[in-house]
Amino acid sequence: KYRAQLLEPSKSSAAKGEGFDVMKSGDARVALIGFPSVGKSTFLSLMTSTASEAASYEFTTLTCIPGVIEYKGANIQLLDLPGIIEGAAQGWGGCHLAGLTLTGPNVPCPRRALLEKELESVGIRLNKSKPNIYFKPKKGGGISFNSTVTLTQCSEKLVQLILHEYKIFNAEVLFREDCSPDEFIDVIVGNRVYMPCLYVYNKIDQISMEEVDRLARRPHSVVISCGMKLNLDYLLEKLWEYLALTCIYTKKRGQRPDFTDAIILRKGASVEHVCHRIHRSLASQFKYALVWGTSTKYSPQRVGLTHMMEHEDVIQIVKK
Ligand SMILES: Nc1nc2c(ncn2[C@@H]2O[C@H](COP(=O)(O)OP(=O)(O)OP(=O)(O)O)[C@@H](O)[C@H]2O)c(=O)[nH]1
Ligand SMILES: [K+]
Ligand SMILES: [Mg+2]
Repeated sequence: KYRAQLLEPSKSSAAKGEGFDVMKSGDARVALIGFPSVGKSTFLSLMTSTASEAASYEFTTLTCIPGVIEYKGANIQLLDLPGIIEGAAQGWGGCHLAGLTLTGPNVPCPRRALLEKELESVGIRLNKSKPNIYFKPKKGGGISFNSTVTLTQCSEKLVQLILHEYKIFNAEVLFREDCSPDEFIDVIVGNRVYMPCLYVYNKIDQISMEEVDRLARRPHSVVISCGMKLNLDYLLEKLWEYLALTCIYTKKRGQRPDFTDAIILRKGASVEHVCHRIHRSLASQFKYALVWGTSTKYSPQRVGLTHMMEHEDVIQIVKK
């Protein structure tokens, strides 16, 4: 709690999603976070048409440099950031993926933990989903506590103590998952940012095969070498997977689908999302849609607004 209070000014800007001082562009945004000289700028220059100065001395990059990766018809904005130092993580909202870069030769594990700790302290949760706790502050009636699972880390007493710390005396709380006290606090505070993260170990040309193998097996990890252009294709594939993007193609009646201009949406998008992307008022004029692709049993299939789209589906919208 005290740490949160100390970090209050920087935390609120992070939570509001103002983000870095660059124009948001493209379909998704990836921030490159890492210690100085791990190769973030080298990576940006290699993958995008933007050149970001790289050098062997630390803190070469002093501002946020954006670049764009074109992949599978999507524009992915990549942000090259100054090397992180303790207490420097800020302005994180609005990003869809954290690409943490770590480098080979020196023991990487404590460095990974240090970066995670840094981001944790400003309210960013990596590769975690929002705790499954129902929480609703009330005007009166005290605290009602329930759980649908056996709790091993929290009890009714502890939950009450925590709520009182936050000056909440009336609320409804339902644990649907065996959460920790910290996770419960995240729910009360409510402004946490949940973000997928890929740990990228660069400069594998400088370490032994055994070490490369060990790093590659760690969860959420990809090993690369910008210097020798190793494993970059695989990194792009993983990036795509972690961003969970979906390409949808549109088709006009009696014409072939337009495969040159995909609509890029987050995974789990419905026909209604597609409509909104095409035109603000399209959903209200919607009659039905024909969909070809893996989301339907047969192609084409007549579907409604709530139908869930899948990657590379083709859609034809019929208006009233
Ligand atoms: N051996 C090797 N060197 C690399 C690799 N990638 C980058 N480097 C070198 O590492 C040094 C630092 O690279 P930068 O791209 O400046 O690193 P950065 O993370 O942007 O550093 P800051 O902006 O200072 O935080 C440069 O001398 C690069 O040439 C790699 O895969 N292998
Ligand atoms: K550098
Ligand atoms: Mg740099």
